[in-house]
Amino acid sequence: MIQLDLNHAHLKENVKDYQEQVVSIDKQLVSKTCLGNDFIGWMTWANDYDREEFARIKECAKKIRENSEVFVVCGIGGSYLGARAAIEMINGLYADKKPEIIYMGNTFSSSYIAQVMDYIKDKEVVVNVISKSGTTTETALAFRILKQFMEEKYGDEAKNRIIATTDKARGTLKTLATKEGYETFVIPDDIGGRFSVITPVGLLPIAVAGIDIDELMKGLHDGMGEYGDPDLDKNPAYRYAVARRILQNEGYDVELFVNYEPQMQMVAEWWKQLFGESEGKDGKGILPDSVCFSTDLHSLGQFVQEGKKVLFETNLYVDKPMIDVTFPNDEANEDGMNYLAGKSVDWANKMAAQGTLMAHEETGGVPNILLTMPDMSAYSFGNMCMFFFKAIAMTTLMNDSNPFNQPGVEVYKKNMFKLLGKE
Ligand SMILES: O=P(O)(O)OC[C@H]1O[C@](O)(CO)[C@@H](O)[C@@H]1O
Repeated sequence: MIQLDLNHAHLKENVKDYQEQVVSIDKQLVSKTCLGNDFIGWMTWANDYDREEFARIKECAKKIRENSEVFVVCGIGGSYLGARAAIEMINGLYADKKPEIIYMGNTFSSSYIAQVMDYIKDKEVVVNVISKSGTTTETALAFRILKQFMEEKYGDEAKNRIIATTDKARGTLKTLATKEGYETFVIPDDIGGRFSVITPVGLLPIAVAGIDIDELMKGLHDGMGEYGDPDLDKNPAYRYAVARRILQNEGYDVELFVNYEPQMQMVAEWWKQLFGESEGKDGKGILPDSVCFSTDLHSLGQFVQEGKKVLFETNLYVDKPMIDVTFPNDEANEDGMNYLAGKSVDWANKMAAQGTLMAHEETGGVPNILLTMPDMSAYSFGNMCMFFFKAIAMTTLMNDSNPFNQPGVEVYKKNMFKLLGKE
């Protein structure tokens, strides 16, 4: 369970004053009468998911682990961020695991695409193309290149090495997958892209990375209870939602998501899409940004400490590191570092976090929200998903906005299609 500490947030209003509004919005969520109510399948997904499909995901992942060196995840936004966040958080950045997971379909960069294609050309490859709409251009462009490569490399066998995760009935990708005979997994109608890491969208790549998806679903399931109570005293996700609302009332328009683990950086990217696409509409919302400390204390730290007071920080601390290291002694001590000899490096990381909190809160006057997760396990990932899902749904509905659509994303697409000459 994620622990929440608001003692460093210096809220000028009382969280409990929002209890009535929270109860009323929670009722709308539970009874599926809120804005965007056709996209709240994630609320009960941990109970409702298709057990047969789940077993097929595990089987498919096992096969892929046996017959590939590289697994290419071809998708963008919610169709890759969650999987990448989970894989990097749980396995670490330099996991010696096969197959290697590579991401495509998330850019128009020709340099990137060409480099990936060159890197995979002599390796055994399996491709998972993921798109809920089945029409996203970045993904479709990359997939055509991948498809031709796979057909040239494997001939008829290519179709057994391409897996499509898409809508059950609609979209170009669904039509193509059916025609080609690809194995297909379904993205449920009532779960939007940025909530879809808990569906086959995330689960297949995560399972291919050797991660226990039963554990992930267990964390998600437990989160339904732990973040399910409308009583603010009993629900840290809703308290976090209200604290964000209060801070925005005070004029803080930027939320800086802080973590101290480089393997959590993609969690921050995933969180940015989840919060930004959900809340940033109707001329409202908090701009979600992120930093990885202490690394970024040496870049953005200066701004946080002394720059314009536009932001608050939300720290996601990890209680137990994946691996700890004991700092070595050195007789000569020429670098003067012996004061740390025999100490845990994770302890040093936590001291850096404590010192930073004091600096930013006390001297810098920056409100800080503290979240702590127990570890970087699959269970904790699933649990964290439910925490942030519930929080952003609540906080956006408190703004009278629909948390589950993203109409603003279409504007660039229209312009781009015109420029590209699409009919
Ligand atoms: O899965 P799709 O339909 O390809 O969409 C990918 C991403 O693009 C968006 O629709 C924005 O264009 C996101 O909401 C979504 O996660």
